[in-house]
Amino acid sequence: MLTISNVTKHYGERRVLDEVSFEVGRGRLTGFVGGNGAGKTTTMRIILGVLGADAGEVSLDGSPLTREGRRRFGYMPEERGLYPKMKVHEQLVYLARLRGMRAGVAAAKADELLERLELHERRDEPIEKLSLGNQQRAQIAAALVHEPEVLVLDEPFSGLDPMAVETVLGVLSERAARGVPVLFSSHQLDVVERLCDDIVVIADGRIRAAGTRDALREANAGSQWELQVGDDAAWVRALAEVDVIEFDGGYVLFEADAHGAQLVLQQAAQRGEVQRFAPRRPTLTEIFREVVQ
Ligand SMILES: Nc1ncnc2c1ncn2[C@@H]1O[C@H](COP(=O)(O)OP(=O)(O)OP(=O)(O)O)[C@@H](O)[C@H]1O
Repeated sequence: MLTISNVTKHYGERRVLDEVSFEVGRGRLTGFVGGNGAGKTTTMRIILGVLGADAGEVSLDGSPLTREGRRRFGYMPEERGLYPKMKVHEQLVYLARLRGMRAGVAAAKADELLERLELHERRDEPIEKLSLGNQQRAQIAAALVHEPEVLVLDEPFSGLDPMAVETVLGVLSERAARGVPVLFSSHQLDVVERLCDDIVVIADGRIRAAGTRDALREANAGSQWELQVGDDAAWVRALAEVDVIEFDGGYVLFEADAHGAQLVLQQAAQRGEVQRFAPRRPTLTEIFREVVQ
C-alpha cells in the first residue's frame, strides 16, 4: 500500500498542500479528483520525489520511499515529455532500459503494450507525427513499459476518445489486478465514478473526502429516497411529510426524514406491490460539489 501521511508544501508564503493524507491500496484503482489548482499535481510530484515536501512522508508498505524504490514507479507527468523526434517503439525501449530492463525484454514489453494500447501500427513513427490522442497512449505506454510496482498518472484520460478511455482503463485495471497500486488524477468525474474503486477528493490543498466509492456515496447520502411501485404513485404528493422532487407514474424521488420515508413505505406496501424502495445515493459530481464548498 502506498501511504501519503501529513504532507505539507508551501510555495513562498502560500500553503498549497496542508497535511495531505490518504492511501492507495494494492490491487485498487484510486481516482484523485479536485478542481484546477487544488494540489493534485503537486501531491503526485511529491509521491514521485520530483518535488520535496516541507513536512510529511510517503511510504510503500510501511517503508519510507527511497530514490532507488522510486525507480520502480511508473509516472505519467502532467507536462508529458517524450522525445518528439524519437520513434514510439524505440522510445519505449529506451525508457525501459533506463530503468534497468534488458534490451530483449524491453523490446518485447514495448511491443506487447503497443499492441494492447492499439498503437502497434504506429510503432515506428516519431512521436511528433502522432495525433494528440495517440501521443497520449504513447505516454501511458511509457509509464508502464518497465513493469512498475506503483503507478501514478496525471490526467491519463484527458484528450482520449471514449473507446480509448476503455482501452486504457483495461490496461490499468489489469495492472491493478496484479497488485499494483494505481493512482490517477482526473477532472472527468463521470469517468472516475465509473472506473475507480477508491476516490480521493482534494480542494485548496486539503483532502476533503477519501474512501471507497460506495462508502463515499453512502456517507454523503442525504435525505432523498426512491420509490418504485406497480401502480400510480401520485398519492405520495399529498403527504405533508414529503417533498416530491421527481414523479413519473409508479416512480417517485422524494425528500423526507427517516420518519417520512417509513410512512411512504408503509403506505406503499398497503396499497400494492413495492418494486423498489431505497435511499438515493448521490453521484460523484454531487458529492464533489458538496465536499469542496
Ligand atoms: N512552481 C510553482 N510555484 C508557485 N506556485 C505553484 C507552483 N506549482 C504549482 N503552484 C500552485 O500550487 C497550487 C496547486 O497546483 P497543482 O498544479 O498541484 O494543482 P492541480 O490540482 O494539479 O491543478 P490542475 O488540475 O489545474 O492541474 C496552485 O495554486 C498552483 O498555482
